[in-house]
Amino acid sequence: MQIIEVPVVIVGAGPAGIATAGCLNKLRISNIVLERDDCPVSLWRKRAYDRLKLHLGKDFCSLPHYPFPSDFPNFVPRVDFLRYIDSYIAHFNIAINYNCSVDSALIDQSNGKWRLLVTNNSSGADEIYEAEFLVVASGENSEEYIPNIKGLESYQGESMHCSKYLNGREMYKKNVLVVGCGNSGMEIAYDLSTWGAYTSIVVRSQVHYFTKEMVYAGMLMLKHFMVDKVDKMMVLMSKLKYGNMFKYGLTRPKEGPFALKIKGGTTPTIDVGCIEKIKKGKVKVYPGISSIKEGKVVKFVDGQHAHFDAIIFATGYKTNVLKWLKDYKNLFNENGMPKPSYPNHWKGEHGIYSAGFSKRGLEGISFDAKKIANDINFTLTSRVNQITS
Ligand SMILES: Cc1cc2nc3c(=O)[nH]c(=O)nc-3n(C[C@H](O)[C@H](O)[C@H](O)COP(=O)(O)OP(=O)(O)OC[C@H]3O[C@@H](n4cnc5c(N)ncnc54)[C@H](O)[C@@H]3O)c2cc1C
Ligand SMILES: NC(=O)C1=CN([C@@H]2O[C@H](COP(=O)(O)OP(=O)(O)OC[C@H]3O[C@@H](n4cnc5c(N)ncnc54)[C@H](OP(=O)(O)O)[C@@H]3O)[C@@H](O)[C@H]2O)C=CC1
Ligand SMILES: O=C(O)C(=O)Cc1c[nH]c2ccccc12
Repeated sequence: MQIIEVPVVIVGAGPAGIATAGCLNKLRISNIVLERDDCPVSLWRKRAYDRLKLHLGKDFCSLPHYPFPSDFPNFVPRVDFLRYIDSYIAHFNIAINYNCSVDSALIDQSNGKWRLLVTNNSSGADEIYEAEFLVVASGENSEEYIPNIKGLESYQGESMHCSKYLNGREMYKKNVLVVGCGNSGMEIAYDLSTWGAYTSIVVRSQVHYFTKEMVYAGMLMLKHFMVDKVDKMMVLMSKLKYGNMFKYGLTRPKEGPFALKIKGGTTPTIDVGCIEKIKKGKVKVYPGISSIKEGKVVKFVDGQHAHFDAIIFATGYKTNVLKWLKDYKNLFNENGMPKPSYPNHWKGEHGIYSAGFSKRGLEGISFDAKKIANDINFTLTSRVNQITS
């Protein structure tokens, strides 16, 4: 089989892979992006709900060396973000091989290079790529996570992960349970309710909630003030706007929102109207699920039970790194996340890098892409300098 040799292979054409390719192209370093899907940014194009907008202001979400157009709104809608990515790809002349699933990547002991076995999903053919540098950009959100709930296998209603949810058109007057109160769960519960579904949401842990304007203000304040000061302001703003939500089933964590984000990557929930719906009784809050019984009945840990026509699991994602990256141990841990903590998470040994694994959204992705391209450039130029001197 013919081996395709490239200096840099990037796995994944999401924002992280594309940003890294853009930075490398700017430095004239040849690279190829391999993408299992048939389009770029498939998470945003195919696995996100209709009403999705960027939650952070656009100054925190643009990719390197290419700001958003000035006429874009501050909170960019999904379709405009896709337009922006398409023009980023054209501007930096980024080469992407679509329908290419990377099945395995390991170090070829004979020459020390990364060897990738790839299935071309359109032709069915196998391909081999070899590269000195490997950029893992397959995403923190590459595998849907649905918890193991007792009785779920015998549930007789409709159940899906939120990445399959587009809108609530089909849910009018149906009893729908959303599991999870992260950004996906809270927004989907709001959306369902606006489409006329009888909506409930499972909130099993403490949660911070803010408007997107509050988070934007917080991000700006972080440029000048310490995290604990900003966190105090954030919680104060949230209390002033929403009050105490204990009686509705929501309690705030003791630790501040940005401290939690920095420590573990837990993202505070950005409220797009769900809290108001909860207060008005339009969205009912339940605690954790204990089991699913008798066709469509869900039992909760406090003993309540109710009947649901559909369950939407907004229970998060996992990475798929360990499924295909065989020589992972010099950069990734057993959960498929980088071993070194931020800001050292982006580089391993033997020319391996991670882009988009710092739980810092698009801002973190820009940081990684620039670091990786500069580091590869440094390695290559130092070698040329050694040869010429
Ligand atoms: C619904 C949603 C909304 C978000 N909104 C924001 C926001 O407003 N602001 C913000 O800063 N962040 C946001 N994020 C977080 C983050 O910025 C996005 O998830 C972003 O898309 C991550 O980019 P990525 O390139 O790292 O991963 P992805 O976008 O997941 O891209 C990874 C790519 O790799 C491909 N791939 C995976 N495995 C393989 C393989 N083995 N072979 C070939 N290809 C492979 C996938 O098909 C995918 O296209 C959001 C996340 C979600 C889920
Ligand atoms: N517009 C935007 O910018 C948006 C951004 N996003 C981002 O995408 C990423 C993924 O978000 P999201 O899809 O919300 O996933 P998250 O991982 O952020 O949230 C998962 C939620 O599911 C809950 N959960 C998990 N397992 C169970 C269970 N067995 N029973 C009950 N609840 C459970 C978690 O609760 P617990 O804490 O108890 O584990 C948590 O509330 C995040 O970074 C998010 O910020 C998502 C949507 C929109
Ligand atoms: O949407 C996400 O998960 C993000 O990581 C974006 C993000 C980065 N920093 C933040 C701080 C507060 C809320 C969202 C984010």
